[in-house]
Amino acid sequence: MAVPELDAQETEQLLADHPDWSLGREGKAITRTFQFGDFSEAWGFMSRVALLAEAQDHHPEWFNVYAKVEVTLTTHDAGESGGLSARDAKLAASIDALA
Ligand SMILES: C[C@H](O)[C@H](O)[C@H]1CNC2=NC(N)=NC(=O)C2=N1
Repeated sequence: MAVPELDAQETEQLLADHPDWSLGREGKAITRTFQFGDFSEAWGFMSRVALLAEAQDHHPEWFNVYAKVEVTLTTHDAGESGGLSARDAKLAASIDALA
């Protein structure tokens, strides 16, 4: 199902609102790296994000090594082959509120 992609101005606003996130994949994704004290804290964070993701029906791509979690947000159902949408902005805001 097609989800509208953010336009350039909306993408700028997203980055302004969430300065810890950076644009990647040629503007089709945003990424933020979280560093925790240990694996248990990192996993606790991932568990909380997983619940948010389920509630929003929007799921992160992520990479965890011990206490580090890299989160990438993109919308598979946006544009021709994925891109940023309001769903990413909403999940980024929820994750920022947790962190
Ligand atoms: C059917 C279901 O609503 C869709 O597949 C949802 C699930 N989670 C999703 N997560 C992400 N990141 N992008 C999507 O397009 C997406 N689509």
